[in-house]
Amino acid sequence: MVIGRLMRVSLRHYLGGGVLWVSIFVIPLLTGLVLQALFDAISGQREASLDAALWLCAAFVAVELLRGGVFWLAITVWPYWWNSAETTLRTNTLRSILTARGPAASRLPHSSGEAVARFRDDVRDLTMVTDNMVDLIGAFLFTVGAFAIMASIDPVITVVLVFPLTVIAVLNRLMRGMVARIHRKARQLGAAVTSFIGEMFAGVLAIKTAGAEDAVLERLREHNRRRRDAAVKDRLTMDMLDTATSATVEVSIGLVLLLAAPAMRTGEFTVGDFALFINYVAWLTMLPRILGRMLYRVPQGAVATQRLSRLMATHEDADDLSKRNGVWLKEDPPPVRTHVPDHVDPLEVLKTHGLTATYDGAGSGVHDVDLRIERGSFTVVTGAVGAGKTTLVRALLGLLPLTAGEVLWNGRRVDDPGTFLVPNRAAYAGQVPRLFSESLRENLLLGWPADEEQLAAAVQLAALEDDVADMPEGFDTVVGSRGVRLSGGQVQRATAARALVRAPELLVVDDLSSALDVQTEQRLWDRIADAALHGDGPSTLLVVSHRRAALERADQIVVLDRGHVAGVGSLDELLRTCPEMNRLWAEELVVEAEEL
Ligand SMILES: Nc1ncnc2c1ncn2[C@@H]1O[C@H](COP(=O)(O)OP(=O)(O)OP(=O)(O)O)[C@@H](O)[C@H]1O
Repeated sequence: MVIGRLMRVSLRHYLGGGVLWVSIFVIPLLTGLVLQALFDAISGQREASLDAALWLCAAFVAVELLRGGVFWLAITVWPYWWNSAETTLRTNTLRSILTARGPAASRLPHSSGEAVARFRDDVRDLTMVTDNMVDLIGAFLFTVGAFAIMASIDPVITVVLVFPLTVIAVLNRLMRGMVARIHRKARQLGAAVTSFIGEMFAGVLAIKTAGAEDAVLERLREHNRRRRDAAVKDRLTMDMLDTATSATVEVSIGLVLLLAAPAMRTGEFTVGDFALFINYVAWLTMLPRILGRMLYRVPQGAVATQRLSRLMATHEDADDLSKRNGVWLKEDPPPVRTHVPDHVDPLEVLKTHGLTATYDGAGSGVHDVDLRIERGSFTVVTGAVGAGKTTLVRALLGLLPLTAGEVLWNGRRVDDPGTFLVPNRAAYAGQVPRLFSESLRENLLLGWPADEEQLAAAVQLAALEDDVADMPEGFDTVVGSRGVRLSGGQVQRATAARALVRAPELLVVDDLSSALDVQTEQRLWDRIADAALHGDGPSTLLVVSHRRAALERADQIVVLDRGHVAGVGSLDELLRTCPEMNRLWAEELVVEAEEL
């Protein structure tokens, strides 16, 4: 099914290239016939003049040139189909990850190495099966043609030749499973080395500060040793299989010689016939080899389809994986334009009922949370370390799957918060910010259509304007891993600015305390509150914080304790009624006094 659709992503090129590849497999039939005539002419077994022999030589060269020409054409046409197929698979997977309903993060594998491997290796495996179908057809046609020609010359020798070819097929069948296992292992261990090197580069500072250079290098050597052993084993098995196949070809040639000798003496089997048989025998090993390859490629393709489909939205399947989506191989694709969505249902009140989100069925997470966030209000979620604050806001925004409960926007149930609570309804500045190796402007906008004035206003609200002024090229400074390194605080304020430039109705900010000192945080909330008052900023705020600057300003505070709501109310109310709030408040007073 997937294979059929994959052929059709660029059917013209698949059919065109396919015919060319099949021709490359079939043309050797002609070579054999020319060789037969040529050797018969040379050995005098056929009446022929010198001219005729020369013409046959020329024909031989012409056939080989034809094959070379067809090969050149095939390798020119085929990449159009191959790249269209790979691109289609990758873009469909990406599209699904980025736009599907439900939290995408829960579908992604934990290690980025694994995700990259799926995009690279699984896509390749699936394309390869479709590619190999053409080889199979070519090898099959050649085999049928060759057997027909050989049987017309000598049926007995032809039938005997089936035996060594069957040996090759059986050998391939028996060994392919093992070869595939060894190959997979080598690939996994190769990926482990790449992944380890990636982590090592990312954690250079941590390694140095822990004095772990030698230990890390030793671990890398260990990974490398395992990869090398597996790679050697992989190469060796492949070579063994090839050697066995070549040996079978030699045996076949011997068999032809043995059986043809008596007939050659009587002239029934000519030197030309012998040349034809020898020429075909080498090519005949293709079919059992390709069949053997297909026998493990097809299940591998099925596994690849499953693994890629698992990355996609739950309602999508293999059909969506190979759906045609427009591939631009020659010209640039049309520019992508992000439109500011025109939502017709402005926020009045956002509620949750019995919101529960737990991790892998474990007890940790948040349980049974009822929230009511009015338009224009400032809500603070607070609690001890690990109380579930981040889990609560992420579950509310649909970034984590809900175990139970519901989210209501203006009283209407939100089916999929992950695709509903997005800019410009809501924007989120997370606790673990991510910057790309691009200019600061591109990092803040990420394609959002805002003008310079809106950008400057967002930066001002996020208290980042002085930092931008100090950067060598202002907004055009390249930041992130390949650019100017920003401080942790700058990165978090940049993330807040990214959320603010989207002019959301609801701004959700997860704990800025590590990014801002007490006074700067105070200034930031002052600015945002002022902007809200004048209609220049988000009207409604949901903030994770334990800082006084936020708690004192809050219209309501939600206190979490080990995943459960311990109290909801204003600071004064909670200080009167909620022991957990009292404990947190007392701790915060001490911490801030020390900081000041
Ligand atoms: N991906 C995860 N898998 C399993 N458990 C998790 C995961 N993320 C968080 N937890 C657990 O869920 C609980 C709540 O974590 P959460 O990050 O929501 O707490 P928090 O209040 O935001 O903490 P902090 O103040 O440190 O940010 C913790 O016990 C944590 O160990």
